[in-house]
Amino acid sequence: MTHSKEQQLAELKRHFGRRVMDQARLVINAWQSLDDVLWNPAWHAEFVQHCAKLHKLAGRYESERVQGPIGRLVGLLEQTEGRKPPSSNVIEQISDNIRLLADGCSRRNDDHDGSLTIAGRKPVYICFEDTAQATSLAEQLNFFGIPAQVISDQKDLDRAMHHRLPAALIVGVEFDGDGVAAVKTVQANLTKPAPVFFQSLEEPDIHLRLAATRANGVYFQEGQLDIGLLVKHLSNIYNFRSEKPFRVLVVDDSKAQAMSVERTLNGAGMVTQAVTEPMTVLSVMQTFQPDAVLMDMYMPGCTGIELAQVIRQQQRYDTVPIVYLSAEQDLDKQMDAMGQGGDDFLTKPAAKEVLITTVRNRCLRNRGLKDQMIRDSLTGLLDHINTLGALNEAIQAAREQHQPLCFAMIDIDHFKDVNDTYGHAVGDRVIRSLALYLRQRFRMSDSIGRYGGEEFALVLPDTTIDIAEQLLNEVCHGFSQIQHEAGGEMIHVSFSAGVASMYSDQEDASTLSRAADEALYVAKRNGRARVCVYGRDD
Ligand SMILES: Nc1nc2c(ncn2[C@@H]2O[C@H](COP(=O)(O)OP(=O)(O)OP(=O)(O)O)[C@@H](O)[C@H]2O)c(=O)[nH]1
Repeated sequence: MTHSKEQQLAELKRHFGRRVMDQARLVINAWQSLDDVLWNPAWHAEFVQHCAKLHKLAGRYESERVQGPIGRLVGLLEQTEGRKPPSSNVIEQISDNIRLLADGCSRRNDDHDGSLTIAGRKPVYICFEDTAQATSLAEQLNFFGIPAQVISDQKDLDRAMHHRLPAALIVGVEFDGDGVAAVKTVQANLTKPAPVFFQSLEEPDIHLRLAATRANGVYFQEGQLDIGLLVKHLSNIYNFRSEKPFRVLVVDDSKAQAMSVERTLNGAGMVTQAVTEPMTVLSVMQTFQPDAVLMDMYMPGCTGIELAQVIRQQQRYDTVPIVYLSAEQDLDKQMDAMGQGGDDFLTKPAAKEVLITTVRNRCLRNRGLKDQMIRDSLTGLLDHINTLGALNEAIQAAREQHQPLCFAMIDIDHFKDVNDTYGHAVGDRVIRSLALYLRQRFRMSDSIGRYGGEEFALVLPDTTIDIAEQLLNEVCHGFSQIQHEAGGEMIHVSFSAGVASMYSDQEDASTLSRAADEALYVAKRNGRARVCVYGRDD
């Protein structure tokens, strides 16, 4: 009797947990949509409503992981109105709390079934003639935190599309007689068709490829599906708006002009800072760290071109784009400005959409360039030096905020055998899969690095050693379940991990990484495919 009551309670908890997650997804999606819809009364009313509902649900059923950020969001929204966007400070705080919310929701569900529910993720629909193959693929995708639903036939697909639009479709060309035709039919009514990944066991001819392209096929896989590659493409689709809002410096001696530009950019969720006194631009750049600079051409004391050149003299601002925003109509002068440190030229008054799109594209490119400089090219993870940099920063923050911190090292088991038996290309794919897997399973606030060849490192802020061990055990188990395609064969690969926590203020990056390394050595010695904790396991 007691047992069934407990079961009922657990079921109830799961049910409400899911409701909270669904509502959190709506909140996150609404915030992300600001990019396109721009701050307006209808959007604002909807966003406020979604937040209020989540606040109520979280208060009733959920943990502080959701309650904290949603409580703060509701408080922040009280300071806002639909007619005009809030200040940069408020935008930054809203976006910080949205990130915390996504973190809180992506960490774990209570089902312990190996799957990970991530708020804000639309499902992927899998349409294969062979449902066993589809089910297996869905399980694999779940391991990567990608919700997948198996579709049985055209009718089922119609129903599913009607119920909820997917992030993508994965379709075998044999599905329900003709997979390409089935998809084309359902896509026909959509204003924004879903991207489709087609698969065919036989080599598709040009007619089939063309038909697939017309059905919004973005990828065509011949033969066995390569899960690693598929997840890589899917994670691009899932990639949320860059984690932090773009930061734009507006240099204009006219306060009114600067304010008007700021308001437009704030409306698209960007954080801005105005400089009306050109001589202060360098010191403001240092504290504000912009992703892009919007520069007026003519100001008292110096011209925008001169200022752009001064900025360009400093190597650390090499990648920061400078966009001129000026009433200058003379094409020669515009070209001249572009040739001297500028990246783009917009004439005042610039249409809102043009201004936002230009600035956003420039910011995106800048972040992309910066990313390339600190990331490993095979996996897109932080490289060795920048992982240590992230660890140092996290140690500092943990000390200041009196929070726990863990550092883990992961090493793929018997990796030499994988290379020797199946070749380096397969080895590389396994490395990429693990990188993707780690990215999907850990929070945005965790830093993940490729420490060396087949060695990875994790910096886990605000995480106790018990939680870190539990997470790593789950990830260790989950990864060993993934099937990797290796020359027509499906293989399983495991990893070992060592984890250490910061236990005193004396600790630095080198002692912590040495401790994690020692624990990793113990894990290898004790039989591999396991997680060991420094100072406890030996
Ligand atoms: N394919 C591929 N292989 C790599 C890369 N970096 C390192 N390796 C290989 O990884 C293998 C690591 O082998 P070992 O250090 O002997 O360890 P292991 O075989 O994984 O065995 P244990 O760690 O003891 O379980 C070496 O053969 C390296 O050449 C890479 O980027 N791509």
